[in-house]
Amino acid sequence: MLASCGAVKAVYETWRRGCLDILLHRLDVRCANSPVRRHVRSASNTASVPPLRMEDYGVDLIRNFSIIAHIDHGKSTLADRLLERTGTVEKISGSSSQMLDKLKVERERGITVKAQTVSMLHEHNNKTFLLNLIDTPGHVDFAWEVSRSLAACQGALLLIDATQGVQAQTISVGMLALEKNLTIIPVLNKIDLPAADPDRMAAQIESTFGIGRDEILTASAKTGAGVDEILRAIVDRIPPPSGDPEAELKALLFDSSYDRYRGVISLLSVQSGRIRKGDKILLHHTQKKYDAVDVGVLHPEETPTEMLQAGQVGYLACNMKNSSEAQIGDTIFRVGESNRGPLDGFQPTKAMVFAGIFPIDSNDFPKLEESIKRLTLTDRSVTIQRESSTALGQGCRLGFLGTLHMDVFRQRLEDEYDQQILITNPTVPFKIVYKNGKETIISNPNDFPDPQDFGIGKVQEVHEPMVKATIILPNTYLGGMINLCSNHRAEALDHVYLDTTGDEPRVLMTARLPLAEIVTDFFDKLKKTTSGFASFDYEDVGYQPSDMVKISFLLNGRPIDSLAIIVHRSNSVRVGRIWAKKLREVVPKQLFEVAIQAAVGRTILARETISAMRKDVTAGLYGGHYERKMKVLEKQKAGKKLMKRIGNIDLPQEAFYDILRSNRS
Ligand SMILES: Nc1nc2c(ncn2[C@@H]2O[C@H](COP(=O)(O)OP(=O)(O)OP(=O)(O)O)[C@@H](O)[C@H]2O)c(=O)[nH]1
Repeated sequence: MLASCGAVKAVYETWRRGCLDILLHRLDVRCANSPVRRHVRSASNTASVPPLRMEDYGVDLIRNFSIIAHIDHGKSTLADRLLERTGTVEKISGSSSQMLDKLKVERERGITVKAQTVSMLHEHNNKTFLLNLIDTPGHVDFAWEVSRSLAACQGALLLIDATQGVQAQTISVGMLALEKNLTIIPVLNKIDLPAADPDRMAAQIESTFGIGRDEILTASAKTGAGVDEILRAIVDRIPPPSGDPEAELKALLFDSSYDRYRGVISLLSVQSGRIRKGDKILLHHTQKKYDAVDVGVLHPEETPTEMLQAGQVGYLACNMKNSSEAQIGDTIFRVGESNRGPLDGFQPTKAMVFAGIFPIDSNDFPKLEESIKRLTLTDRSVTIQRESSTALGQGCRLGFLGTLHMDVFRQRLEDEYDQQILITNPTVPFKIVYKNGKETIISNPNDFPDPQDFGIGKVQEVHEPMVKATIILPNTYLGGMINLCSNHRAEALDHVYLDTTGDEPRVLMTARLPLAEIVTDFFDKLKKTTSGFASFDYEDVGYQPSDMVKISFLLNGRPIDSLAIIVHRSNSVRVGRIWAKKLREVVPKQLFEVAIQAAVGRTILARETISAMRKDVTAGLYGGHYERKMKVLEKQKAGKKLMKRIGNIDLPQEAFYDILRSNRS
C-alpha cells in the first residue's frame, strides 16, 4: 500500500498523463539489460530503446489470457510475479506490489475493481512469445469486467487458494470461462501456507469442473514457487488467437479510459488485419471517423508501437474527445475497406441497485455532475439520470451493478474528484404492471404508485427482481444460514456437499432470494452467521410478483422525499419503527413540537415525537460586542446554506448524512 493518499493521487495522475519516467522511478521499477528486458522502457526514451516490433509476433507467438478467481485468492499477486519473471519489471516490492491495482480504492481495500491489461515478453524454447495478461476483479459486482476481459482471451488461469478451496466466485467465473470455450489452467495458489491442503482442493476442482488432477498446477504467488510452470503451461496449453493479419482490419474495443490531454484511450483486441499509427479508422456504432494518432501495448505502461496486428491486444488514441463515442464492444474498421460483419459486442449491463447522489452544498451540483460524468468514462457500467429532491436539491440517480460497486464509485468520487456527497439508500428496480398490460421499471421510490392506484386503480401488481444465490460454507454453519435466508424471504432452499473429506465437510447451498433483501444488511449478517467462512455469489433470475409498499417519512406531516423506501409489506411496520427512532436521534429540537411519522399511504406505521425546545428568554438582554455578534450571525448564515427545509423545519445536512449512513451500515 502506498504511503499516503496524496502520493497515490500523484502517482495515478502521473500515470494518466503518460509521464512514464517519473512513474517508473516512483514505483521503483527499473529496466534490466537482458534481450527481453531491453523493452522494459518508457515511452519517453524511445530514442534509446528499440521499439517493440509487433510484426515479429505472429499469432502463433501470442497468448492472450486472463487470471480469474474468487476474491483474495491471489490474482494481483500472481500478476506481479509474472511481470517480474518475464522481466517486464524488475523486483516488485513494498508500495509497488500489486502493480495492476492502480486505483487508490483498489490499494486501500486490497481489491481489484478495474480489469487491467499488460503485455509481457517470454522466452520459451528459443522463441520469444508475447503474453497478454488481463487481470480481472473477483467480486460479483464486477462480473461484467470479467466477462469483457474474457472476450479478448483464449485461456484463463483459474486460481484457487489452496487453504480455502473452491468458493462461490470460483464457480461463477470458472463457468463463465467454460461457456466462452476458454482453455482453463487450474492453479492451486498459496501452497506456502501451512494450512494449504492441495490434495483435498484438487479433489474439489475435479468434482466441480471435471478437470483431471494431472492438469492442476500448484504455486505460491507470494514466494514465486511454481510460476515458471505456469508460464510454460500458458504457452503450451493455451491456443494462439486466430486471425489473419493480411485481412481487413477488425478490432474489438473492450475498454476505455480518459486522458485529459489525449482524450479517450481505447483498449482493443485486433481480430484481423493491422492497425497502424496514422491510419484512418471508423467506429461501427457511431460511423464516425478518426485518425489513429498513437497505437501501442501496455508493457506495463503505454509503449507506442508502429502497429498492432491480428491476435494482439493494445491501446489506441485517436483524438476522440467525447467518451460516449467509444462504445464498449464496438468494432473498429479502416476507412476505405468493406467494413462488413461487425464483431459480436457485449451484452449491455443491467443496473441492479440505484441510489441518488447529491452534493452536500447544493451550489456544488454542476461540479458534482461533471465529476460523475468523468468517472463513468472509466466505468461504463454506471447509468446516470438527473434527479431533484425537495429535501436535498439537485442530484443524480445512478444505477450500479451491486452495493460494493456503489460504494467503490462513491469512494472514487471522493478520492479522485474531491467531491463531498450524500448518497441515498440503495433501491432495486421494481416493475410496475398496469391493468392495460403496460409495464414500467422504477428506480426511485418516489415513483412508486400510491396505495389508491392499486385495487380499483390502474395498477395490477408490482414485481421485484429475484436472484439465485450460491453460498459455499462449512457444514457447521448450515443451520444458521438456512435461518438467515428464510428470514430474508428465501425460496427453493437446497444444498449439496462439495466434499465429505477433511474435518469439516463443505456445503454448496442455493436459494432464490429477492434482490432487495441482499442490498441492505444481508452481507454483514452472512459474515456474522458464518464467522466469515462463507462465500456468496448471485445471478439475476428475473422478476416475480410481490406485495411491496412504499414507506414515507414525514416531519410534521411533510414527507422527506429522499428517505422514502420500498419494502415488503410483511416488513413495513418493523422497518418503519426502526427508521422513525433513528430519525428522532438526528432531527434537532425546534421551537415547536415535531412529529416524526412513518406511513404507507395514509396509514401511520410508527410515530416519534420531539418535544419543543425551551425559548432562551435571556437572549438579547446582554448587549455583547457588535463585531462578535456579527461574526456569530455570519456563521449562522453559512450554516443555514447547508440547512434543508422540510415544511417549517430546518434540518442540518449532517442529519441526512447520519440517517443515510446509519441505514447503510
Ligand atoms: N501466503 C500467501 N499469500 C498470498 C499468496 N498469494 C496472494 N497472497 C496474499 O493474499 C492476499 C490477496 O491477494 P491478491 O493478489 O490481492 O488477491 P486478488 O485475487 O487479486 O484479490 P481481488 O483483486 O480483491 O479479487 C494478499 O494479502 C496477498 O499478499 C500466496 O501464494 N501465499
